[in-house]
Amino acid sequence: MKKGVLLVNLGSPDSPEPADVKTYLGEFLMDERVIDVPLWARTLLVKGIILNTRPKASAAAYKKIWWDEGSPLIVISERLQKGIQEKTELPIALAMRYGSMTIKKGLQELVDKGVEEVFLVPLYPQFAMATTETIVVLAEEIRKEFFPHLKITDLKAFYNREDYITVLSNSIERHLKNRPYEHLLFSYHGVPERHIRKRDITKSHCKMDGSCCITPSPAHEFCYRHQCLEVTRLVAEKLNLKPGTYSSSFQSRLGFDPWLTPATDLTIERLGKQGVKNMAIATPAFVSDCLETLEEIAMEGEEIFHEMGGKEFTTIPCLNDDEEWVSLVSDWIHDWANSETVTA
Ligand SMILES: C=CC1=C(C)c2cc3[nH]c(cc4nc(cc5[nH]c(cc1n2)c(C)c5CCC(=O)O)C(CCC(=O)O)=C4C)c(C)c3C=C
Ligand SMILES: [Fe+2]
Ligand SMILES: [Fe+2]
Repeated sequence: MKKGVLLVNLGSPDSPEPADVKTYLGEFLMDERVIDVPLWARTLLVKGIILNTRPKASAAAYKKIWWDEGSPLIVISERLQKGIQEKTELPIALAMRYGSMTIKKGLQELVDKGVEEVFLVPLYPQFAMATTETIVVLAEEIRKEFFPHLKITDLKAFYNREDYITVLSNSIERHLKNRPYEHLLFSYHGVPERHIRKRDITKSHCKMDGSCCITPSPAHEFCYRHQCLEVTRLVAEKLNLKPGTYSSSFQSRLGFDPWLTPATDLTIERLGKQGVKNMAIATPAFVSDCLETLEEIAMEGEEIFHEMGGKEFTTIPCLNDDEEWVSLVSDWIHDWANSETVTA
């Protein structure tokens, strides 16, 4: 059977204009795995409130980070795709969960090349309803409806794989070389606390008090919070970071429900107030730089830090098209292709 790969990232609006941002946010926020309330409440919240207020401000933010070639997240994902394609004969397609580069188009592209077995690669290190799950579920719905003959295997969250932690640690270390810092903050995209409890397969593990995520549990296979904290722990171990010189936080809170804490903006503020002069920040929930890293962290975060008296604020780029990262994803693809051949 001919094999191929579909890389899937989050997506971006077609342009940073309010109308395109509105269309994109409409699709994104109407996803029941992103805003997980009943349809009537989601419609009221998204179409009645958010889409009437947010697109203008979001468009202004997108304009600040937009590149001549397009959305950074898309351009960077395309570079990753190209880098991987140079290392393999298998067709590598790229799709986005939201926006015009749909998963259906990506699967069609592979099918047009004769592919019958697809390795689906959600470009997220950690599992969440709003990341891996929504991609895998939609891909399966599309497969059933349009490509019933296709076989799809998905790459699981890779947050604790030794090879991934090595590549991430090397990248962080490289960017911090000759840049002394007092505190390294690992900032992850936040989710509402409710999302974590909903995916607690034991129904009793998740306490949300900070203790559960360090107690081994089968619940951690689907615990976004555990998986984020584990990335910090493993990188800190690899880089020999001293306790007290690093911490984790969660960014991009939306709405009034309780989200994961501590919040990144408040953490940056606290560090500045405590007299930290040089800080660095890594964002390992994202594999590609995007609005949330280039604007919210590198611009807004830096501004908060300076207002609090901080001086050097180093934003560490995401893995993007880092050579070691491209090689690592290519290796995972080869492992999949070869193991399937062996068991077939
Ligand atoms: C890294 C994983 C992500 C999770 C988990 C996630 C959850 C989540 N996001 C929102 C709302 C918004 N997110 C927005 C942008 C955005 N989110 C992610 C990733 C995750 N989101 C990325 C990579 C981006 C950037 C996209 C880009 O084009 O660069 C936005 C739009 C921007 C804005 O208006 O601020 C919103 C809104 C919710 C509600 C949520 C809940 C689980
Ligand atoms: Fe988001
Ligand atoms: Fe937990």
